[in-house]
Amino acid sequence: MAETASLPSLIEDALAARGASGDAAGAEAIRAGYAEAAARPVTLRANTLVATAAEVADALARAGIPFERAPWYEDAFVLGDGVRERAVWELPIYQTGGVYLQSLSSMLPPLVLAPRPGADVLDMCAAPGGKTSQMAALAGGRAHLTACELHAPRAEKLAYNLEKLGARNVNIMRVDARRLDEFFSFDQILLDAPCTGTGTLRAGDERAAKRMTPAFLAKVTRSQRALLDRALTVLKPGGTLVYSTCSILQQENEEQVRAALKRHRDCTLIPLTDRTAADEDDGAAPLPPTAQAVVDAVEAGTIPTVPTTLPGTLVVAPTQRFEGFYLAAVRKAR
Ligand SMILES: C[S@@+](CC[C@H](N)C(=O)[O-])C[C@H]1O[C@@H](n2cnc3c(N)ncnc32)[C@H](O)[C@@H]1O
Repeated sequence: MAETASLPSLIEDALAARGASGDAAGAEAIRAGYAEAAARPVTLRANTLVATAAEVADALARAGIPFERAPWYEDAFVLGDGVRERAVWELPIYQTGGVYLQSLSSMLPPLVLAPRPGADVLDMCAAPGGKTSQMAALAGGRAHLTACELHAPRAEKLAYNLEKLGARNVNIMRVDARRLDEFFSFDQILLDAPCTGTGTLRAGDERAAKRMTPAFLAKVTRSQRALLDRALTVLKPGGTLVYSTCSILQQENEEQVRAALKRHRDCTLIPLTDRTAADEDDGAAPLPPTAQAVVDAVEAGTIPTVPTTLPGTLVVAPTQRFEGFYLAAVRKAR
């Protein structure tokens, strides 16, 4: 976005509120990030259900496509400036499902949830399936995955992608996850909620900017609340939930999680920042290695964040490489 381009008023209001609450630096960082987003590089994930990261690196090198690896996730690749998605579409390793085009930020929730082999795992809002397939890969294809999607055409795309990516044994349900039968229960849940998408805004995308209205925000926040309630209901005692959005608005993020924790007193945050303090706390178990790698990268500044009003949760700042994103992890008492 050119420095002079205006942001939707929802985002401007959020930046003004951030500045007024004493985080002028965060507001400026976010504004600068939107300006850089136009030059965001193509990023992809090696889909280890089909190909190893080494095979993907080899295929890119042989095609003369420059790339970098993300230090916090060996399967994440950042392609060189000016490389288009089209160059990836032409690679046999893409056509056979060894590669999935995915933003860096959207790789974070599955890493934080870290699905375990043998666990009952729910992806509540799953299409087009990037995170479902990543979770299948992280569990070595051995998690019992259920993937819900409300909209029929998107559920078809989800089924197509999971087949192509070799994520078999996923139970795809075309349902409104707000009404998921309470008969179900899960050890681990990803709620990658429908949202305004304010974190993903890019220069010149006037259609996306126009959608970001107060009425749309009101609609998605109602849905997020209901989805969170159902998720925390079908979460097994001792289970974990990761809530994520590709938005930077507090109404969709910190406020949703804070309110949900008030309604579900048996649930508490798993802190993703300030882990030293958390480790001293009796109840805090060590994070799984993929989640710890995310936390370490946040602390190192490799994953860019701005202050959150709900300590322990992460607001990923939009930058040239990253979309604006939000992540919170919750545990239900045993
Ligand atoms: C942010 S997108 C999910 C992206 C997906 N997790 C991925 O990584 O590919 C949210 C999805 O939730 C779906 N959705 C919205 N409301 C839903 C509901 N009540 N139940 C199930 N799915 C819903 C939308 O159609 C959309 O496909």
